[in-house]
Amino acid sequence: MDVIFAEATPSGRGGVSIIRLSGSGSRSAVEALAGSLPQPRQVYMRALRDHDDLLDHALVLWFESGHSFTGEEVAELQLHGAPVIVRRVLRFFAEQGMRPAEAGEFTRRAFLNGKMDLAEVEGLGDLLEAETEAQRRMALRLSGGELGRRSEDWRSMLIRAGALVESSVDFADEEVPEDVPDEVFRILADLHQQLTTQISGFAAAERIRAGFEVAVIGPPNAGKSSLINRIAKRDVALVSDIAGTTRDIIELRIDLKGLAVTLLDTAGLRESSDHVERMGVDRARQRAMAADLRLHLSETGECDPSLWQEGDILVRSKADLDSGRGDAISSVTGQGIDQLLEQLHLILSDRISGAGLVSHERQLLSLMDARLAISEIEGLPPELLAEAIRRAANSLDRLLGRIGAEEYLDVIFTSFCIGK
Ligand SMILES: Nc1nc2c(ncn2[C@@H]2O[C@H](COP(=O)(O)OP(=O)(O)OP(=O)(O)O)[C@@H](O)[C@H]2O)c(=O)[nH]1
Ligand SMILES: [K+]
Ligand SMILES: [Mg+2]
Repeated sequence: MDVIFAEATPSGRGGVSIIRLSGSGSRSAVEALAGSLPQPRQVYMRALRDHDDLLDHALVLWFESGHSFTGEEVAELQLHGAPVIVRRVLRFFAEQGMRPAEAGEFTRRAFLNGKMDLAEVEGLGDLLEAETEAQRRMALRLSGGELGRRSEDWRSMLIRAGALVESSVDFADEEVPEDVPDEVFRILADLHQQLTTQISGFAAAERIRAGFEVAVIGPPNAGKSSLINRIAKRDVALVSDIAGTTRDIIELRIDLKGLAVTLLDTAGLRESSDHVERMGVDRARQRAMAADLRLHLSETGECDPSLWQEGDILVRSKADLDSGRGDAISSVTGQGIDQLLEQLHLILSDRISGAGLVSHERQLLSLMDARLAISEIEGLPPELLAEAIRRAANSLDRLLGRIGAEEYLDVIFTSFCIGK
C-alpha cells in the first residue's frame, strides 16, 4: 500500500506536533529528511533538512511492519508545535510522492491488516470521543479487545458443539441415525444464556456511551432557563420575566459525576395564540417525551400529567420567594440544586447498572442473530443443527468484522480525525 502521512496532533500552535507516516517506504521517506534511523522503536534526535534548508530539530522514530499500530512500516516525527514547521514537513512528504491520509485511514489499515477487530475500532472511536469517566472506562474495555476475547470463547463453544454434531452424523448408521449427544444442547444453552446477558446489558451500555437526555419542562416563567444557567455557571439561555421567553430547545452537555447528560431547556408549556410560541411548545413536548427523563419544574409543584412518566422528577422553583418551602430549589441562592443533581445522578446510575460491553447497535444485531440461530433447536436433526451452529459462528464473525465489514467502515471512519 502507498505511504500515507498526516499530522496526528490537533492542528495549530502547541508544545509538540506529531506527524505520522504509514506504508512501506515510511522509514526511507523520513530518512530523506532526517538522516539515517538505524534501529526500529528507538527515538533519535535529528535535524530535519529540506535540501539545505534546516526545518527543525525533532525526535524521530520508526516501527517495522508487523510491529506497528497499522501493521505496516510506520514512522513518527515529534516536531516543535509551530504550524509553519508542520506545513513544511507535510509539503516535503507530498513532494516525495506520498499521499495525505484520509480521516481514520491509519486505523482502517490497522483493521484491514488484522491488527484490530471491528469492535476494537468502534471502541477506539468511542475513546477518542469520551468526555466522562464512565465513557472512558467503557471505551477502554471495548478498544482493548474484551468483546473480541469474549467472542473467541463463544466461537470455541460453537466449534466444540459443531464437532460433536458432526461425529454423531459420521458414525450414524444410514437406517438408524444416532442421537445428537446431550452435551451439544448443554453447550448451546450456556451460550444462549451468555448472549442474552450481553444483549440485556445493551440499553444501559448504550446510555453510557451516547449519554442521557434530561428535559427540563414546566409552565412559562417557572425558572427553567434560570436553572439551566445556574447549573452551567454561565448564561446559556435567555432569562426574562416575560412568559414565553424560550422558544427553541437549548442543549447543555454536562458531566454528572462521570455520566454524560444533556440537559434540555424548553419552551414553557401553555396554550398560546402566538404561532411561533406554539411551534416551540410542540417541539418541547416532542423532545420531552423522547428524553430519558423529565424534570418537571414549577412554582406550585404541579406538572403536566400528559408528560409525566415513571421515574420523572418533580421540583418546585423559586424557594427564595417563600421561606417556608424547604423542599424547593432556588436558582438565585443555589438552594437545593446540588441535592437535585445528586438525585438525578442516583436515578440515572440506577439505569446503567448491568451495563454490558455491547454499546453499538451493529454489535447488538450480530449478537441477536447469533442467539436467534441457536434458539429453539430442541429436536432438530443433526444437519439442521450443524447449519444453526454455522449461522451462529457467522454472526460472531460479523460482530468482529471478519465478514460484512465493508458497509460499516465508511460510516465508522468518517467520525474519526485525520491522523488517527
Ligand atoms: N426569585 C427568583 N426568581 C427566579 C428564580 N428562577 C427564575 N426566576 C425569575 O423568574 C423569571 C422567569 O425565569 P426564566 O428562567 O426565564 O423562566 P422559564 O421557565 O425559562 O420561562 P420561559 O422560557 O418563558 O418558559 C425571571 O424573571 C427569573 O429571574 C428563582 O429561583 N428565584
Ligand atoms: K421567562
Ligand atoms: Mg426559558
